[in-house]
Amino acid sequence: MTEAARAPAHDTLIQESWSRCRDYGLTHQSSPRFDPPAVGELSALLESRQALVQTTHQEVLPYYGTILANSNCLIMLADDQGRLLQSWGDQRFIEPRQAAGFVAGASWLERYTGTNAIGTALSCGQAVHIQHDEHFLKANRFMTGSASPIFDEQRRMIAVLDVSSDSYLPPAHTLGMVKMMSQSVENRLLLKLFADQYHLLSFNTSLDNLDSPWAGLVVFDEQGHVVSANRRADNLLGHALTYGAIEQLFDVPLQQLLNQPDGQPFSLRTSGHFRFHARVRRPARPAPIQPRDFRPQATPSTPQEPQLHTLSAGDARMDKAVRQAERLLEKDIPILIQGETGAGKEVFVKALHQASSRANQPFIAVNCAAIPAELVESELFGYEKGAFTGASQKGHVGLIRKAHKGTLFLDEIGDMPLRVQARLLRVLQERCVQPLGSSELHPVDVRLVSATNRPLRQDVDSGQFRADLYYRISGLNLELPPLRERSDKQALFQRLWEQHREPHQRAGISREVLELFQHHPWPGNLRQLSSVLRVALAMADDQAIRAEHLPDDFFLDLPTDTTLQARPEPDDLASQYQACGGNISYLARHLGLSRNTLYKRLREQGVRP
Ligand SMILES: Nc1ncnc2c1ncn2[C@@H]1O[C@H](COP(=O)(O)OP(=O)(O)OP(=O)(O)O)[C@@H](O)[C@H]1O
Repeated sequence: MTEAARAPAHDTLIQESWSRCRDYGLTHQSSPRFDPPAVGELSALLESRQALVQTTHQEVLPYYGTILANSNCLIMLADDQGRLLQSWGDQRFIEPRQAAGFVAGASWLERYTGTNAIGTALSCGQAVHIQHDEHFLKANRFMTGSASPIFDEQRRMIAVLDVSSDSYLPPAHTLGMVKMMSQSVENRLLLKLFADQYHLLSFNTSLDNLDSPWAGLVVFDEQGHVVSANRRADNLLGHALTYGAIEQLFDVPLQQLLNQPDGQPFSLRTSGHFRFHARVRRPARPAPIQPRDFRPQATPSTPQEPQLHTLSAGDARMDKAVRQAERLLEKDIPILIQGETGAGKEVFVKALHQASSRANQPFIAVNCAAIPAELVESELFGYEKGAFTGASQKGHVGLIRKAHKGTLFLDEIGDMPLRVQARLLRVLQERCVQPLGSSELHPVDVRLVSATNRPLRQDVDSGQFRADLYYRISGLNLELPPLRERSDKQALFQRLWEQHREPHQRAGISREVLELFQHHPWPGNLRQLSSVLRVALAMADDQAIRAEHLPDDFFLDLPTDTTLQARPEPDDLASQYQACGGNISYLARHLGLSRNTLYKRLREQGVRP
């Protein structure tokens, strides 16, 4: 790519990185903080990344030795947290006062060291070249560097490879080289993981470059399932690879691929009719029939966030709330969401953020009730270093500025102290934040959404909440209905069951439980439903959820005779006991007996041992 073609995207990338640095509270004068880990932590870190370091050192760098030997540069390998694992090459340019950044364990995250090749490649997930003056911190402007992330077999970013120097490095050339090196590391890691047990198809545009790091690599099993592939394969095929059958990618029967002589080049067409040269390597020990799933996955810890339009399953009040929020998606009108605890206010706001053009910008949720009253102000507005006794030496950028360009969600806003309410009002009016102890005003652009489960109008009347702030934050007032009043309850029971079940749990919810759910007052709303279903699914395993799988406290809130309404004919103790899922406390309350008397009767009738 020419420099001219690269320039606009590159400029945007630098501007965005600088803006993140400001959000982190850095200034051009800040000193980099490399935060080296303690000795024990460092050896654990190096031990855990040994395979990566060795592969880079022994199998990749030797190919680039001659190119690098003449260029006074240093090659650095950092992990996914920007921590330096190892460096090779020319250390001469590093002056003693910069040495802390070049020892193993030093962190190059943007948050601590500003815009730099390693940290910025990590933040934006792509290869970058950072020239001297593009570093955010003046202290780092002695160097220039290119870095490229390294992804594992599931396309998770695991490391960054960097080439840096204090002298001029030609951007396009250095960037190209570091990309090639990181692709080489990825390829070697793929081969190590799969070559023994899986078939490897390498393909490229000509016979001569079949061995190059720029060859596409697709790993597949005996049944023709694609189990992994390098990023280059996507580029060559012109689309993100699907992890289905290899026959869908290439216009060739599986049997023909399996019968190709090992390592012999042949020509191949994609299903989109591009022609490539290819080679298949057979495994020494084919994998067992059920391969592990190496496909790229969403991080398991990321819960599935519902989308805005799916939040209502047909309830009229909820439909209206979703419709109104959708209309205001891109408008600069603050929204106040009211609703009982657990009714889904935060889930609603996250969905709103995701549906808006700010989805890739920060979503900052602040629970105003959870921050101690005396800290709300400093947490929200930030402070200069040394602004008050106990303030951190670094200062603090504050949550409002962190939300710059994104969404600021002020949860439990009814619990905000009056003094802080006055300052928040000023920020909303002036759109500027003044940190504690600072005379500087920082402009902010935030989408404000607030929520409360307090009767905020009444709090205004009683003087606990400022009327002027109330009108500022409630441009649109949305009320989320409590679960017990929603007409789409049954659909929600099914939906949440579907969200929480494991793939093998297909038996559903029994009729008796659906009826109990229907009559339950659900004081904890969707949060409670979600928790009850998680317990019940764990208890029921692969059976349908029955009353006996429900947690005890579910029955405490149930209107006294609901359990028996759910089952029309139970007149003897055994069926009543079964109908309430064996819940002794509930049944004793219902029959007006003590728990001991009930135990005795159940024993006498042979219902329980
Ligand atoms: N639409 C939904 N689909 C699935 N689960 C939901 C949904 N809405 C809420 N939940 C579940 O309920 C929990 C609580 O939701 P949320 O935090 O949005 O409630 P809230 O109204 O903000 O509560 P609080 O007022 O106590 O902060 C979520 O963590 C999730 O488990």
